[in-house]
Amino acid sequence: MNNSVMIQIPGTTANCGPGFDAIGIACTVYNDFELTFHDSSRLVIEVDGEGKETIPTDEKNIAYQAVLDLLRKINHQIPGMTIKMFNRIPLSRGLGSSAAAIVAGLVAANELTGQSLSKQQLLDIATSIEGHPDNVAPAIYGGVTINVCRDGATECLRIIPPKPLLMVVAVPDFILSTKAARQVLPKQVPLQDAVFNVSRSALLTGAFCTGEYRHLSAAMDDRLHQPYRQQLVPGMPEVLRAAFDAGAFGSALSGAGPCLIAFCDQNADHIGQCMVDAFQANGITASCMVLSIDTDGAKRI
Ligand SMILES: Nc1ncnc2c1ncn2[C@@H]1O[C@H](COP(=O)(O)OP(=O)(O)OP(=O)(O)O)[C@@H](O)[C@H]1O
Ligand SMILES: N[C@@H](CCO)C(=O)O
Repeated sequence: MNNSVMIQIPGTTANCGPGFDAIGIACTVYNDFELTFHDSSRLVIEVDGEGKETIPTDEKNIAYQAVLDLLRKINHQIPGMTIKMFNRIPLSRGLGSSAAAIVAGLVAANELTGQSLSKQQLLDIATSIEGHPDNVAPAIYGGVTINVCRDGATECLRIIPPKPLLMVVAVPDFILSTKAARQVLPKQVPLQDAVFNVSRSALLTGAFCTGEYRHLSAAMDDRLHQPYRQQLVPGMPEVLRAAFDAGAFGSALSGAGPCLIAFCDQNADHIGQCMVDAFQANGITASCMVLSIDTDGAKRI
């Protein structure tokens, strides 16, 4: 049994507008995660990069918790361990940092214990920890994933779009926890809003499958979560509009926010600058990342 493993895990953008808790995409921004089992009973966690000042380095760390969950699942003894992480995925911004941490812990522990669990089993465990599948599924499989929870398991269809797609992410300089962004959502929605999202989600999936990205303008519209979350992200309508005016196919809140994401196939830097400027005009400092679709998901490096 090897006692050390290094995993690379992608960030993810969930929802893409209408696909609330169902659609997610793996993005080309990565965390590195090293797990070492050793004979002593000590736990050592070292964090570098994003979250260096805030991520817990004790038993409360969610990546460590995921390692424990996997070891218990396969009835493996709990050894002492050292976790070293280098994070590039911004924290609490809507790019799946918590999903990346959970998937990193599960995949690393599975690798170190003989890969006894399949990706499907890892997905089911990750979904139960995260509470929804739309970030953990693309973090595991890569690509665009359509995810359905059914009878305690997560069914995942992975799509690799036939034409290149760029994702321009405007990253504002404030954090918003997923928990807080879910608390503003209503428990019930009008039937016409549900119908609105069903049609857009179907169109979105079709656009990804065919590469007919001109449909993304309509397909990224949403009535289930964005109208309620808009109050939490100053300038959100203006930034989304700025992306569209600069030539993006469509734009949306990334995950639970506060990042805003635009899809395009050219002029990404210009679109990003227009989004950053629109945030600035609303009193928010932001930076921009231009990403594409990661097709591998979490993997050993
Ligand atoms: N590498 C990490 N190791 C341990 N914990 C982490 C790590 N990255 C993030 N976390 C935990 O996850 C929390 C952020 O999760 P949250 O769901 O609020 O946001 P997110 O996953 O970045 O965004 P979203 O779910 O909208 O994509 C952090 O406050 C931290 O506690
Ligand atoms: N679907 C989730 C993604 C963020 O984790 C949400 O919007 O709350």
